[in-house]
Amino acid sequence: MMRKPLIAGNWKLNKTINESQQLSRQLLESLGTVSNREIVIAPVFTALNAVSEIIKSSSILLAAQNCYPATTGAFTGELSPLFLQDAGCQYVIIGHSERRQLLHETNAFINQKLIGVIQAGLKPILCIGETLQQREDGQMLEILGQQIKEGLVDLTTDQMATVVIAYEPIWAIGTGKTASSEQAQEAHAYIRSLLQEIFNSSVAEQTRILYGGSVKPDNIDTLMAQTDIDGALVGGASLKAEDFVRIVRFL
Ligand SMILES: O=C[C@H](O)COP(=O)(O)O
Repeated sequence: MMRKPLIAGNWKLNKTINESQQLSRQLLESLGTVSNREIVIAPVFTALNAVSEIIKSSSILLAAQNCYPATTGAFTGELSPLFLQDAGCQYVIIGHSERRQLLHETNAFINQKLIGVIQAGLKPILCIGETLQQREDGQMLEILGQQIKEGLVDLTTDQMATVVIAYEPIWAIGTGKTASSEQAQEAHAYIRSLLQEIFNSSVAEQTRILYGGSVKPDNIDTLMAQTDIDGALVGGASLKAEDFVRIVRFL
């Protein structure tokens, strides 16, 4: 089965509502009818609805950068998948390393979010990745294994059909240091082998695994040429229409 390439732009804490609308209009103009790749953009919460209005009849999909694993209730300051869906989202990024590090999110908490997202009919993009220290200490595979196993606990094979995984080595995020295509391919192949072990070969075969970490117009082609790389989660380069468009149009 062919995995449709997915290119996602994580705008992180950037762009006001006006700026988000402007960037969305530029992307709509260049990418609004692209159908051979899935395109996802993740603005800040406050801009979600305004961006949704712009891209809603196009092939560009909307993601939130986080959520809380509840539906409604006394959860001051949080947003649940239900509200993200109400704002126009189809995807939710879960467990980004910035949240794991700055907000101490655990694999167990991330797993609850993942289940909440799926139950609300949205699709999760689960981020995993090792630090430089962990890589240098030879712990990379162990860390990835833990993040995958604990992050995907209790998911059925049917639910796995909605899950996208993003491998983002922390040392490559925002640093300009991309993992080499070989390093990325090695991690992606390992993640796929874990999916086979935990679920089955069709889950392993169908699940899209994105690479993230300093993806730019000049390295996307080589990354996408790797067997187990099915797309990219792009930070910095997704803030400039020209760069993101080129990344989506990888060769
Ligand atoms: O979610 C995106 C990643 O954190 C990558 O960010 P970056 O492309 O700025 O390195």
